[in-house]
Amino acid sequence: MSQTITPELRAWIVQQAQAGCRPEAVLQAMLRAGWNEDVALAAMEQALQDHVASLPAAAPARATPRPQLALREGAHTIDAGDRIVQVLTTLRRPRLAVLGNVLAPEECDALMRLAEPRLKRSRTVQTATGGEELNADRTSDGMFFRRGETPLIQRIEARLSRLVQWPVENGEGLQVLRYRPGAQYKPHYDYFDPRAPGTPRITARGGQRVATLVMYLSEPVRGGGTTFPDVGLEVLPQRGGAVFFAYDRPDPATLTLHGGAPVLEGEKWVATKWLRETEFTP
Ligand SMILES: O=C(O)CCC(=O)C(=O)O
Ligand SMILES: [Fe+2]
Repeated sequence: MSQTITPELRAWIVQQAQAGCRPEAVLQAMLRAGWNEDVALAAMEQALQDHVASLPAAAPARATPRPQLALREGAHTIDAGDRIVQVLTTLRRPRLAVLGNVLAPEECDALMRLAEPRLKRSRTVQTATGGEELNADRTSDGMFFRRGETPLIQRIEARLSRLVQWPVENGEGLQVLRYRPGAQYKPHYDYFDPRAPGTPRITARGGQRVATLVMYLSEPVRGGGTTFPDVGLEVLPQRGGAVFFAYDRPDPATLTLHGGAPVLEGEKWVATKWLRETEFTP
């Protein structure tokens, strides 16, 4: 008997596949119905290939959204809701911007005053263990506010959310750091090392860090810049200003290695906002 592959047979094969039948099961059913194995296989291949070709093309892959300055083309300022933020410098690699007027002087003072009684020698999240440990590379004193802890914090968080177009819920609580003379934060990445054993425990809440905003609350007399060694950049602290940088993946290729250079004279205070991929629940 000559066995021709009819449109009905092709439709039946596609139906079986759509119903979740495995190819081997479809082939077995065709063999039982008297089809020759070569013809059955050719029919399946042809039917399924034609079917796939007839499907609408997959939507083009869209880049995962990431925190990004709400900067209209050519604009020098960003309306962050309750404040006009100045954009002083931008860089493409690393993806970075130096900003002015993020915080009012009174807000800087209030943050330092609220933070001071709670400062402790800084701890760093340890990806080796997923816990927090004292770190010789980081000799500042620090503390964390809870997200939305006070009306002032709420106001600042809402502003930052508009500034970088990222939900308040995806932010960690604001961290305040004080560097006295000699204190520094050696160059590091803010994302969690994907190969470290403790990282899954850390990223279980909120995913990876994807961007950082370091706001300067006070200017040291000398030293204390934020350095980006990969590109030889040093951002000098300006009270109320900030440096924003984003990393779309946890990879040194983002060129986001950075550190707080040693303070030589005076005190440097910063407030850091780390942004996560998804909602962060402490
Ligand atoms: O103090 C600085 O300039 C940098 C702070 C920093 O890297 C951080 O808080 O992650
Ligand atoms: Fe950092």
